[in-house]
Amino acid sequence: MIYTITLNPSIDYVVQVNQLNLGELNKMDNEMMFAGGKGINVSRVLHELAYDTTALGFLGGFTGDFIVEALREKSIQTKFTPIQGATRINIKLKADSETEVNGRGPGILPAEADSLLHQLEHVTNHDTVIISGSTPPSLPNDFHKQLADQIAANGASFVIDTTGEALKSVLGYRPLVVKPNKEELAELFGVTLRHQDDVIYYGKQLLDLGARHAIVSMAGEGALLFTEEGIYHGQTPRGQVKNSVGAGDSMIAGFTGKFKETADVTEAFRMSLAAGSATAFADDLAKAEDIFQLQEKIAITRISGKVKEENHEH
Ligand SMILES: Nc1ncnc2c1ncn2[C@@H]1O[C@H](COP(=O)(O)OP(=O)(O)OP(=O)(O)O)[C@@H](O)[C@H]1O
Ligand SMILES: O=P(O)(O)OC[C@@]1(O)O[C@H](CO)[C@@H](O)[C@@H]1O
Repeated sequence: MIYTITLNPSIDYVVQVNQLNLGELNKMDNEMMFAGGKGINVSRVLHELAYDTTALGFLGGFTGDFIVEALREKSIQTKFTPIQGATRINIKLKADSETEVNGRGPGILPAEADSLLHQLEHVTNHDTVIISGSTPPSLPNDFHKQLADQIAANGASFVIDTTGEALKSVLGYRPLVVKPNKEELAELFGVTLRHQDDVIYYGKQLLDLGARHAIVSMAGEGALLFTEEGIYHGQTPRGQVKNSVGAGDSMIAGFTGKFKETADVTEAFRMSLAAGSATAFADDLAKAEDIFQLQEKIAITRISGKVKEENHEH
């Protein structure tokens, strides 16, 4: 089973305004609501690709009910931890450009946090747990470490897609894959990444800090995959970008699902890029048939040899 944990789910309220006039009354040209939050998106794409998945995380209020119902309609398994607070609503404003306004998230009571940790006592060494997205502000700073501890104690593998200290704090638990985008990588190390060589240097550091694989996504410029055996560049296919929300989550789903199925890291990378681009080219998250079609078009080039040995030379 591939579990996803979304500590801070959301309703994604997508609002399209063809001509946005700030400071004036605007009328929506289109509006949509999706069950969102990074881990939930990962579960949606895993399910689309027919991988077994269960979505975990904190959920409460009428917004939480909306999410449960939306996932039930898609037959996606869920075991959310109920909370007293209300799940947030994130605004995705589509005008000439895309603007996102994300909520901070509800308060989580200590008993609610414990309840999620207890749920993880049931995962086994056959399972993979994907922890994705931001953390509601009321959770303790070391909550990711507590999760990783529990997952490691049960022998399950895990994937982490978050930022900053929360990400750094669990790299030593040897996550199967981490996937910062270029900006998140720069922020993680407090540097500016000007050239591909800079991205390669800091991407390698993720492995030195403990990650088993790292993907650095670079939007339309594709992505770099770091493994102990080498570094690879994956080219994204050309297409019309309609929606970047969830493209990164689709990459995580594509990689984790395919890797669990085949243990072939370059094929997992190919599926990851296909899923990311298929979402970028769609209004909502990617459809399986589009992912499979794009898979054929992803070119992967090996650009460097053994990462660990090279790093020792620095
Ligand atoms: N212009 C594009 N053309 C083709 N594919 C794209 C484009 N932009 C994004 N993608 C696809 O989406 C993936 C993720 O994009 P990006 O690097 O922006 O990640 P991210 O910032 O994590 O995404 P998100 O917007 O979901 O937070 C890329 O690796 C690629 O597969
Ligand atoms: O605030 P976070 O948890 O970092 O991001 C939340 C979010 O922007 O990420 C998803 C897309 O990746 C959306 O469904 C959701 O609104």
